[in-house]
Amino acid sequence: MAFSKDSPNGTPYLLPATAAQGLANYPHARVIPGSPRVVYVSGTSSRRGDGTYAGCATDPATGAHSLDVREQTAAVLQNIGTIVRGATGGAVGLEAVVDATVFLTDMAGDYAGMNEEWNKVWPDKTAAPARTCVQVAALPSPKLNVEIKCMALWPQS
Ligand SMILES: CC(=[NH2+])C(=O)[O-]
Repeated sequence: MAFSKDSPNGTPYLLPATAAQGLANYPHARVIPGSPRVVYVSGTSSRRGDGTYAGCATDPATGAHSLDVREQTAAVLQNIGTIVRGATGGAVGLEAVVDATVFLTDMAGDYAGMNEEWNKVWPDKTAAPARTCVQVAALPSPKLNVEIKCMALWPQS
């Protein structure tokens, strides 16, 4: 997954065709070249490239969605890892994330489950990104209960 080098504002962007596409005109990530390379990752969800959502089961009779924050968080973090690897030519992934903002639609119901998945990726808080977690009234789809935006650094020699 290569990133574009020809952005009009001079900051390359990552827009992989096989990943879930943005819902408006924004890339998956924007990259500040140099050392360290700085990767700004757009708010990322569990939406897959085919438009389906990890961690969402829809009742065909009622249309009601059943959301699993653990499955969604695991998928979000996996998607972010893919984006960071794409933006750094595979050099670094989730371990390079230094700052993250977590958006939950139900802090009371989902904070503990989200933390469980987060802590699987970062079992050591000394290696984990700085993090902020907030509750939001809604995310772009009712099939989502968590979205994460973040920034990663890749110190190139
Ligand atoms: C989904 C998302 N990142 C946005 O800004 O709509």
